[in-house]
Amino acid sequence: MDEKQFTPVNTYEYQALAKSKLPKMIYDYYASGADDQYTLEDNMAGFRRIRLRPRVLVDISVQDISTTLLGISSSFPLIIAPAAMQKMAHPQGEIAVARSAAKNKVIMTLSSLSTYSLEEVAESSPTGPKWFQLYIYKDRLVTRKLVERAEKAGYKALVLTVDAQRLGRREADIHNKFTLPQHLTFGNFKNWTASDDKIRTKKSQGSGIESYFATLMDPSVTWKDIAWLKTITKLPIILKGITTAEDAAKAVESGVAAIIVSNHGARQLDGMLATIDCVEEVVGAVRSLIPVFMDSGVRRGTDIIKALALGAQAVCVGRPILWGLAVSGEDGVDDVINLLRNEFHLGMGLVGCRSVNEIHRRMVKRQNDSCLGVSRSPKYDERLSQPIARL
Ligand SMILES: Cc1cc2nc3c(=O)[nH]c(=O)nc-3n(C[C@H](O)[C@H](O)[C@H](O)COP(=O)(O)O)c2cc1C
Ligand SMILES: CCCCC(=O)C(=O)O
Repeated sequence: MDEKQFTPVNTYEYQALAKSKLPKMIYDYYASGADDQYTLEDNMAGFRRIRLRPRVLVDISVQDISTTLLGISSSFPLIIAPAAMQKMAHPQGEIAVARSAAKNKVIMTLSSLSTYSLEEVAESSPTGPKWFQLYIYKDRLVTRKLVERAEKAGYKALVLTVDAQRLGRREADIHNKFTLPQHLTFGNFKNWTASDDKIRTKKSQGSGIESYFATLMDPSVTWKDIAWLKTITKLPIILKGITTAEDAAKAVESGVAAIIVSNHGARQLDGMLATIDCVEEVVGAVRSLIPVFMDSGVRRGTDIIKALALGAQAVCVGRPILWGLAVSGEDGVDDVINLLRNEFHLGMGLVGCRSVNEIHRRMVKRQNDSCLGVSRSPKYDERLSQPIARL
């Protein structure tokens, strides 16, 4: 089939098309998980183990799929997850994503390691609500300055990533000797100690992001640093990367505004549970005191329904946005968001829900692995192992 005439109709097809367009080093960086990638596979398989229990004969002629997330209205319960270095996918990078988010009325989370600066992204789409993702640098001044700049530029919350004290080992990046391409820079760190030369290590040294992380990020960060962060900002703090009841309880105690249940798209600790399998435990420990969001493995509108049924208020989506961006910039991001929105809308109707509040626990049932026989559906295998042939 002629690639030019192929229009993807779901996020898996966007991934296949993006793979055919991107240089291998970049596609592999975006797509990879850590180690054997068991958790990468399981993030999606986890959703398939959960099945829907629809109610029928409900009048769904009028549906409202919008919601409010930490006081921000959103066209549906989806948030764009932070993802580093988006100009590698498309020259408009984070700006294309921010414009699309604003147009589609969803929150965008900007990574600290963006290729446009946080100010450029804010100015590109002033009407779109944005959150800013943070890592804690060994040099606290770097983090403090980022926080001040994010506040000044109008970001509405800080998303502190807590599952990356060290960077996970992504073997493809080591093989590819991943580095930020020479024509790109980290937008937020011009003339700073945290500059991009740290990622451009000697070619012989393996993954450039691994050495960037090891050199600059602080592996000694603890709950005390949450208290410190609270002293330097008035913005709500969201912890990204909580997956257990124990840490969820501590997060609530520490006074953060929300939690994102996440395993970082399986890029950090391989062998962890799929995040969808952690949602109920975290929601139980949080006891409705703060909102719980989740990410990792969301690829379908029905995945969003499952996450909400288990108690999440919204999902964040990482890679599918990058695939849309790689395929056709802002239009591709628009299309990915629209596909997920339309799938969610249809799915909500078919389970018999007129509004997001009507999604509840009894709409899902867990099926154990042995009932399914295989952990991945044949359709999924076909899509991802031979994506190009399929086009
Ligand atoms: C290419 C890529 C870059 C990422 N960069 C960041 C980052 O800079 N900060 C962060 O907190 N999470 C980062 N993440 C993790 C995402 O925010 C999110 O947790 C993950 O992508 C969700 O899984 P999904 O891709 O299956 O939707 C990155 C993920 C990917 C795929
Ligand atoms: C140094 C970039 C790290 C970004 C990140 O969090 C990821 O690749 O998962």
